[in-house]
Amino acid sequence: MAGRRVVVFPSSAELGPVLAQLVTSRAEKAIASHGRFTLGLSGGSLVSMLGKELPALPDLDCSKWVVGFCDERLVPFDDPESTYGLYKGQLFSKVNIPDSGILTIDSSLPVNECAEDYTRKLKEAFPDDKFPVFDLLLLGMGPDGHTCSLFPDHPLLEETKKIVASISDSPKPPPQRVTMTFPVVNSARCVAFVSTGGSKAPVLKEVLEGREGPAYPAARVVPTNGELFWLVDDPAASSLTIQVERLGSGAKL
Ligand SMILES: O=C1O[C@H](COP(=O)(O)O)[C@@H](O)[C@H](O)[C@H]1O
Repeated sequence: MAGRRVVVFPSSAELGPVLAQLVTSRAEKAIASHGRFTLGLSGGSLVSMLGKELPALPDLDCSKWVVGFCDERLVPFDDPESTYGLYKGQLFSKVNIPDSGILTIDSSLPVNECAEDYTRKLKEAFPDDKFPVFDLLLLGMGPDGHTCSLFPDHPLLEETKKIVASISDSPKPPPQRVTMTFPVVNSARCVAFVSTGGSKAPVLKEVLEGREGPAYPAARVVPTNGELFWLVDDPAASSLTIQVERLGSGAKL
């Protein structure tokens, strides 16, 4: 597929530093062009990777960063399932993103109101955009092919109007979540999936090489005008037959 880069690393130890370089290079570019860097974070395994790699960078300046969440679980921030709570402990406490630049859900609200409240926060942060245009979205993919909290065969896959949607029947716990919709994901200037581990190999092959039947949610991420990266490790890539780029930890994207 034109414009898509599938990049394979020997392990997540080599992938992590290149992900950090991608974040800082897109941050520099965004700040030079429009004065701030808007970053959307996913949860799951990304949290510990970013929490390790970003604070380790010398002279990292996040004072012009605005950070949102691609999806979030509707649990209190001190619950171990809270994506914000995990990032707070592992990343936000170690770098200088202003508190006002971190767009969180209000986890005290019922799930529909929580989605409306988060929609309002995103609209305020992106007043000029019909759908927020993030400089970079970092996505994960579950072994079932979901991304954000967009799960296979769920009606939310067809959402075309909302910026943020609520979900009360997530097949992966916790059941109540809010999620960015595909129109937002596909409006981003750059989207990078990070997918590691052998449990992802069968679905990664179908997402990247096609399958019979409906496309997995992750395969529906095709930015309209933006870049698309798949950063994967060898175990996740073990079933691929397409051409991939093979890089090590010093690479630049
Ligand atoms: O539940 C979720 O899972 C996905 C995938 O997580 P991973 O640990 O398999 O990488 C994640 O991207 C999403 O934000 C999260 O809510």
